[in-house]
Amino acid sequence: MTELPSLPGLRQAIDAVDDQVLALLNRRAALAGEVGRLKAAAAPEALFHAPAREREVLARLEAASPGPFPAPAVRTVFQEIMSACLSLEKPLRVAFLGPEGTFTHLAARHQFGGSSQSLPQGTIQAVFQAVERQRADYGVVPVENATEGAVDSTLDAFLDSPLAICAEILLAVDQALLLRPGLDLAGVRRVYSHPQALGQCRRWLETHLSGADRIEAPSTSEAARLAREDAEGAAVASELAADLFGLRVAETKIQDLAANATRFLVLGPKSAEPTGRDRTTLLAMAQDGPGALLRLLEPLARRGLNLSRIQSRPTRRKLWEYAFFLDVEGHAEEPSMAEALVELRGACASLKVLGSYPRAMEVAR
Ligand SMILES: O=C(O)C(=O)C[C@]1(C(=O)O)C=C[C@@H](O)C=C1
Repeated sequence: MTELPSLPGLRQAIDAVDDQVLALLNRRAALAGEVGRLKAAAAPEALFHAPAREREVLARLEAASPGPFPAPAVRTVFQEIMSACLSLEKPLRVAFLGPEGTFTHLAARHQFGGSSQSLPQGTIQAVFQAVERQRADYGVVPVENATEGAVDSTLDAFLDSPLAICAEILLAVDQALLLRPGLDLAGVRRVYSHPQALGQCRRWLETHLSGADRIEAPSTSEAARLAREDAEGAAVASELAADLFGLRVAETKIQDLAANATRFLVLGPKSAEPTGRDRTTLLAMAQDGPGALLRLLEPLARRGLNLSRIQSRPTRRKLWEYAFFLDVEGHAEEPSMAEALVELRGACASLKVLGSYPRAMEVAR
């Protein structure tokens, strides 16, 4: 009969592996430092963050991992490793719609990892301004939610902004019910949250907290802070907000739509490099007159370019003048898209490429 290995023996073996992992991490960090010096020497305004390269690294490692290390953890661990390596090249300052603990904060953390510097902003407009005035290297803003639809203030901010979209993030939005330690559901008299989050959890709140008042807050994180100060208060917010504000997660995934998700955009000085699986967002002012919208869509359709979304907003410059936001699959540098853009420029009053960026292939958790 083979003897079972002993616990101290196994722990010793783990220590030895950890030493090797640490030595390799330091070798990797030194290489990333060299990449950073190379980039800085090539261009003083170099883009240190390389989302296309990060995607390539993650895809290769996920496919190559033989297990038993869990596949989703390969992604999480290497995202953090790249975030830490990047912080050696240049500490990244990331503005997002705050305060800390919001779903936009979670999206920013997913994209940039824990080694970036967080710059929470009070409004979407302030996120744009922080990047435009170079107080932040990147900004993260929500653009559409599966339950609530478009985020108009993000679309409006693009009308006057020189910034480019350099990445998108699809994030599962799981709402949780947060309580002060010691309080239980029966003791809750007030539920705080952002109106959108209260709307997303309407059925659950009706069933489990029909007697409690709903109180609107400017954000889910602010709701968590208010609940912390109210002896009979609860909040609908993220689980991260529970950690940040010292609350207990009483129930998870209380949203009516199980697959609730939000799409976020990353704003930066320029578009991302082509990866072969990209999306391009265009802002077009249609010419006034019959068939204007058709002339906007036809150059795309004729080349088989897939239009995944179209949204219109009033320009606020002229009465009844509209701006169209078009999401098209492909990169602006690809020949068929480049040709379509030339044609579109002739067909509309003005056309701006807001950015080409890697398509989010899955919903992040
Ligand atoms: O390859 C690069 O361009 C790097 O800067 C290195 C590295 C990495 O750690 O692998 C770090 C940050 C970038 O966003 C992408 C990759």
